Amino acid sequence: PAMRVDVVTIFPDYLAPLDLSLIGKAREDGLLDVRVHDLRDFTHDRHRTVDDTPYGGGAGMVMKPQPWSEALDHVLAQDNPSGAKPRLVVPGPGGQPFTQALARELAREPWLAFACGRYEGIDERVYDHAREDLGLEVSVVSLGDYVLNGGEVAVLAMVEAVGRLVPGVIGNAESLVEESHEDGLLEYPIYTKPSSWNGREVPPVLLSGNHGAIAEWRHAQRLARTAARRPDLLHASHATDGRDVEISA
Ligand SMILES: NC(=O)c1ccno1
Repeated sequence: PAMRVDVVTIFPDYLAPLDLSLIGKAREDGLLDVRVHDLRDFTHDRHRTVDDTPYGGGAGMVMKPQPWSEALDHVLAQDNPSGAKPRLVVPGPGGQPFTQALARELAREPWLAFACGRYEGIDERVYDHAREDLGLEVSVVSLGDYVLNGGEVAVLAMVEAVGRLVPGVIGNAESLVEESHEDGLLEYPIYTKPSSWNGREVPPVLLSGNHGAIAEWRHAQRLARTAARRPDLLHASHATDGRDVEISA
């Protein structure tokens, strides 16, 4: 069965890229069932109001709870005779880090729902309502320590990172293996034809046909790159053999 992905947003057009390329093909192939909902469809006033001023003062506006409550009810009711529950993911800078491990975890879920906040965020009672009244698991998830104007860009990134892990979405499962962060090391440098370009040569070991030496060289490059760019990812388990390795910046 397809993984179902619902997205609630006040900017549905922002999610249009999900119709393109891999994710678009996965939708055609019935591997992903992506539905985008406009939060304003769940308002009832002439101005289709979704926000208001914050209690306690402060700058900016807060997303009102009622439209979100009705939008979530609609998502849960749509094509869901069994009354199954989606896992609700709310992108936000105050969330847990989005990592490849979390992407793998989310890729195992049969149904994900994403709530795109805008303005200063969503009234906190929506989270409580979702957890306590709707019985949903709610995860606030951050792409990184920076602030976007809303959750839509984060949802595009998360749906791509998760969607590509769904079996069948990526044709060649091989390409999912030696990727950065799959086993905690960054990827090795890669090259293609011509072997000599602009006075620059492809490392000879890669042309040697000696697969053992090639694998060793690649692992050494991954260790060195990780040490240089992401020392925070290096663990004792990545024992190096102490030889220095020349790496590109
Ligand atoms: N850092 C984030 O993931 C984010 C989402 C919305 N605003 O910031």
